[in-house]
Amino acid sequence: MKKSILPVEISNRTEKQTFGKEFLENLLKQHFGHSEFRGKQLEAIEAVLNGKDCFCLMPTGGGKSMCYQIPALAKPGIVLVVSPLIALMENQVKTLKERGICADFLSSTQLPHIKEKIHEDLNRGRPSTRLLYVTPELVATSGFKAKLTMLHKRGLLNLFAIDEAHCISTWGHDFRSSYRKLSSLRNHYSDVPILALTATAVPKVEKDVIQSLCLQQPLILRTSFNRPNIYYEVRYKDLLKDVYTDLSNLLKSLGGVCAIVYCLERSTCDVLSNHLLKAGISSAAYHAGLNSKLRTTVLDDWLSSRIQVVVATIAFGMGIDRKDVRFVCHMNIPKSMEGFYQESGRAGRDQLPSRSLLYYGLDDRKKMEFILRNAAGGKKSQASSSSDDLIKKSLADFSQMVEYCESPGCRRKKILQSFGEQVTTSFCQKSCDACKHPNLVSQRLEELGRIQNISRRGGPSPIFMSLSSTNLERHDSEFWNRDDEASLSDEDISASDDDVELQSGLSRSKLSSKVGLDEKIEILQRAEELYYRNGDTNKQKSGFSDKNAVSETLREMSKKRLLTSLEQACQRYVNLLLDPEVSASFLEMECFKRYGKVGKTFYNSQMAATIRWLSSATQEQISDRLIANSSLADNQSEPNLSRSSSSRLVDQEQMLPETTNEKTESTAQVQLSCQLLQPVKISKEKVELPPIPSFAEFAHKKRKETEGYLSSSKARTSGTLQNPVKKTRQQ
Ligand SMILES: Nc1ncnc2c1ncn2[C@@H]1O[C@H](COP(=O)(O)OP(=O)(O)OP(=O)(O)O)[C@@H](O)[C@H]1O
Ligand SMILES: [Mg+2]
Repeated sequence: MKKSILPVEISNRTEKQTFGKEFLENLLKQHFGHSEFRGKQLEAIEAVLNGKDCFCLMPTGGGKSMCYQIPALAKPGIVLVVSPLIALMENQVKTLKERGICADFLSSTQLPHIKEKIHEDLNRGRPSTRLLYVTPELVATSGFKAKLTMLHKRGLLNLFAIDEAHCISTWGHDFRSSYRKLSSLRNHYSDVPILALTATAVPKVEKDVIQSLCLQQPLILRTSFNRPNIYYEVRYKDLLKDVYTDLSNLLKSLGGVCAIVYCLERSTCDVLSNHLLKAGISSAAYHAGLNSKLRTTVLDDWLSSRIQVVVATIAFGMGIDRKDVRFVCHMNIPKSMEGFYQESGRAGRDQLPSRSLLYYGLDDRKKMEFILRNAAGGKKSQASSSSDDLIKKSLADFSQMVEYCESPGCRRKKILQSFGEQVTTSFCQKSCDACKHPNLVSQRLEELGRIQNISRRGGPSPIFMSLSSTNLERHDSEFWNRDDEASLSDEDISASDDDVELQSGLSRSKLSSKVGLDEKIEILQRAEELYYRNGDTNKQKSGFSDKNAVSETLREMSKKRLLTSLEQACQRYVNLLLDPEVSASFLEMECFKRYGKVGKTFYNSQMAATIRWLSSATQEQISDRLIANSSLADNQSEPNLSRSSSSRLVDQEQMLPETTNEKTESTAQVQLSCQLLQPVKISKEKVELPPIPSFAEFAHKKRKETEGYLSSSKARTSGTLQNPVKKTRQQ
């Protein structure tokens, strides 16, 4: 191990001489090769060198580490750096050692003889260690406390640097209960300055951090959160034909740049990474489901450019210092702006132009809302915070992300506003899609709004949505909120990640985990029936019967809802031969004939069931029902391919200039569908329609699909299955 070129010794320089700007700049140049300090670095360094507590809020990649690394070189003693992740500590220690600075970290992942060596060094009269990285859990143990007290008595504690300090706050997005135990540092070592560093502290969190660490009249330094070198963009999954293809095309068009793709679920990481590999993009998955050896290999390969793209859950990346990440993509909407800012902020730490892209999907939004409702309820909290408050807080945080995706206007402005910074739109200088292509973004949002209204009114039952989220996510979602205890080994911090939390959250959901899935479905089915029955009864009670008639407007709206579902089915099955408009009219008429006279409650219920069926039916089922069996209107002999779906593809291409491959593919598919589209044969015979599935049948089917999907994605991950190939209809 290279030793520091500045061994620990008591300097006889006066403070003024020692900590002058020139002296500090020399250290920066000599050890790190940078010519000048950035932003508020110098102020923070000077404050702590003068024994002052400091709260330092700097953007991601702003250079916070330097604020404690320079003091470690400028002043005798040891800087204790508290850090939440072993991967982060390893990374920093490695870089420092490469620069000849004596730094180390203590963790249970280290071999006993290495730990022993570090302790031996600390026991020496003049330890060579300048920076010692530890986890908050270790700081809370009595053994380590005794060590600290010994160092303090010998006058060797230079500074406590609390990195990622927002982890101390329950209001922060990365709350770690073990961080709260750091509050005893100020009392025990009153003359050692504390430096709290974070990139993501809204005013509430800032106050909480300062109070929790008991900082004494700290110098508060805030730098703008703006990351001018990052271009922000949102793409809408519901308007895209194939998100994975869109992403791989974009990555190809960016030309082999270093990238991170964040996914909510581990299985998605595996599947997407395989997809990228098949598309010729070097990538690997990284998540807590992999063993630590594999994770380290992936990290090393990515850090040393052997892998271009890491497809990861949020277990990847906090504080990882790879400067030239050019592209950060979110496959799912993050749960808060703080999380999004931090993750997207891993792009362009070298200040060069970089890109953030978020794929937003309406289903993802529903899923996340469901998760937050359930997970927040179980989060350990301060005594004063009820779980209701936490749920409200989580949902309010999430709504900022939804706003970021769903409302027009500058994305950068929305990010900065969420951190309390007010800027004008021109500030962005067209470095987000909303400023660069305002019309196209508005158009996309309008389309999304239409889909959303439709799904709100007639999409899958919200009760069902909750249930399906349960099934899909209980096994492999990852969140950052952990409730680690000091009793955990420090290894647990990076090794255990957090799949337990969601499960426990779910077990606290209204439907107890003891209730089996079938029973849950039954309960939900009864709830849905009751809902419709009560709705009807209530309306009748309140003299609603007149208004219960199915109006022409309602029928038109229903046709539109059906049309959208049919268009989506056509997008799903490119060879599905039907005319969406004719089919929508047919389905609506069929529903009206049955339920029109009974009233709109039953009509709506039936309509919802039909839309549900359309969202899950196979190509054959839809064909059988709408083409083979149906007797569509006589005058519809010239069925046309849905104009709106084809124009949607064109619009999407304008938004996505990079995806030229996608464009060619889409056009080819449209042409193919046109060729295959045959006039629908009209039959006047009475039609026997296949039954519309009940809620339970539908839910069972979905469950089977989910199970099938999970097992097939497992198989795909292990390389035993090819991507499913869409069936081609024989002419
Ligand atoms: N004064 C400086 N001049 C040039 N580069 C600098 C300067 N200070 C720091 N850097 C570089 O900026 C990069 C980011 O620094 P650092 O990791 O400390 O950021 P951070 O603020 O801790 O970010 P994060 O919030 O993501 O942890 C590093 O590569 C570092 O070497
Ligand atoms: Mg950092």
